[in-house]
Amino acid sequence: MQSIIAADGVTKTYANGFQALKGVDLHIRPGEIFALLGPNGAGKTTLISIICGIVNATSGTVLADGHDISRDYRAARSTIGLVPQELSTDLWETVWSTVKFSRGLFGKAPNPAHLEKVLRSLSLWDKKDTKIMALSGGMKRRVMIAKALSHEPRILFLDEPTAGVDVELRRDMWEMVRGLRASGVTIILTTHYIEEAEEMADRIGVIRGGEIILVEDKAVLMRKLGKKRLSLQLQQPLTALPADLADNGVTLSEDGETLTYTFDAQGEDTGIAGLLRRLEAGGIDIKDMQTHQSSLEEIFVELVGGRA
Ligand SMILES: Nc1ncnc2c1ncn2[C@@H]1O[C@H](COP(=O)(O)OP(=O)(O)OP(=O)(O)O)[C@@H](O)[C@H]1O
Repeated sequence: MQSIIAADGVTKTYANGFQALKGVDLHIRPGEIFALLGPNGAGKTTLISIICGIVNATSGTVLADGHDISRDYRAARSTIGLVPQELSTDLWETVWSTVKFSRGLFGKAPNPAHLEKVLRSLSLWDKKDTKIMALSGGMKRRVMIAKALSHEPRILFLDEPTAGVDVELRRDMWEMVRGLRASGVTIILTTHYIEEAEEMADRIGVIRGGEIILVEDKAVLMRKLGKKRLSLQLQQPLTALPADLADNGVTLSEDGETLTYTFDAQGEDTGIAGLLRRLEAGGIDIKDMQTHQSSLEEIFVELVGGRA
C-alpha cells in the first residue's frame, strides 16, 4: 500500500544549533487515524510543521500524497489540512467568511455546498453568521477544524486537538474525527492524552528526543507490551507470604488479604495454573480474583519514562 505521507530521514537543527529531529522516518497509511505520542519537547510540532511545509527540514524528504513538500509545495500543501494548537483566526470575522477565505487561500474555486457540509458536520451551521469572538471555546476549536477542511484536504493534522477541553467536548471531537475518517480523510493527531490515542488511533507512533522510537498497531502494541496482573482475594488473611510464592514474584498486600501476581499475557506459560496449584497445596483458599491488563498509559510511561 502506498503511503499517503512518507517522511524519510528527516532532521531539523534550529538556528540556535538545537537538533529537534534526528532522522525521522514515518509512513502514514491512507485512511488511518495515526496518533503521535510524545512528552513535551519531543519534536511533535516540529515534525508536523515540516510535513505541512511551515518549517524547512535540515535534511530528508517528505512526500504528501506523492508530492514533495519542498519541490512541489503548493500541490503537497493543498492535500493537507492543519489544525494548529493555538487559535489563529480573525475574531471579528463570521464563521462563514472565515471558512470561505481559507478555501480561497488554496486557490480553490468557491464551493458553498462543501462548506455547508463541513459546517453541518461540525454542528456549526447555525453559527455561520456569528462572529468568531462570540463563540464558546469549543466552537472556536471546531471553526479551526472547519477552516482546515475548507479546501477538501485528504489528510488532516490535528495538533493537540483536545488540550484543555472538557470531557464531553473531547468525546464530541472524537466522534467527529471518526466521522471524518469514515468520509475518507486520513488523520494524524498529536496528543498528550494517552486515553485519546487508546480510544481513537489505529496506529501509534512514539517520539522521544527527536527520534521515533516505536510505530505499531495499537492493538498489537497493547498485546505485545501489555502485562496482566492477577489479584487474588483470600478467604483468610495471611500474616506472611509463603517463601515459594515470593520466589515466583507474588506479593502480599499490607492487610494480608490480597495476593498479586504479574504475568506476561503473551507468554507460553503464564504460570497461573502452577500458582493456583501451589495455593491449593498450601491450603490457601481464594474468595475472588480479577485480572487487569496494562493500559496504554502504563505502557507509555514505561517506554518514555515520562520524559523527553
Ligand atoms: N524555533 C525554535 N528554535 C529553537 N528550538 C526550538 C524551536 N522550536 C522548537 N524548538 C525546540 O525543539 C524541541 C522540540 O519542540 P517541539 O515543539 O517540536 O516539541 P513538541 O513535542 O511539540 O512539544 P509539546 O508537546 O510541548 O508541544 C524543543 O526542545 C523545543 O524547545
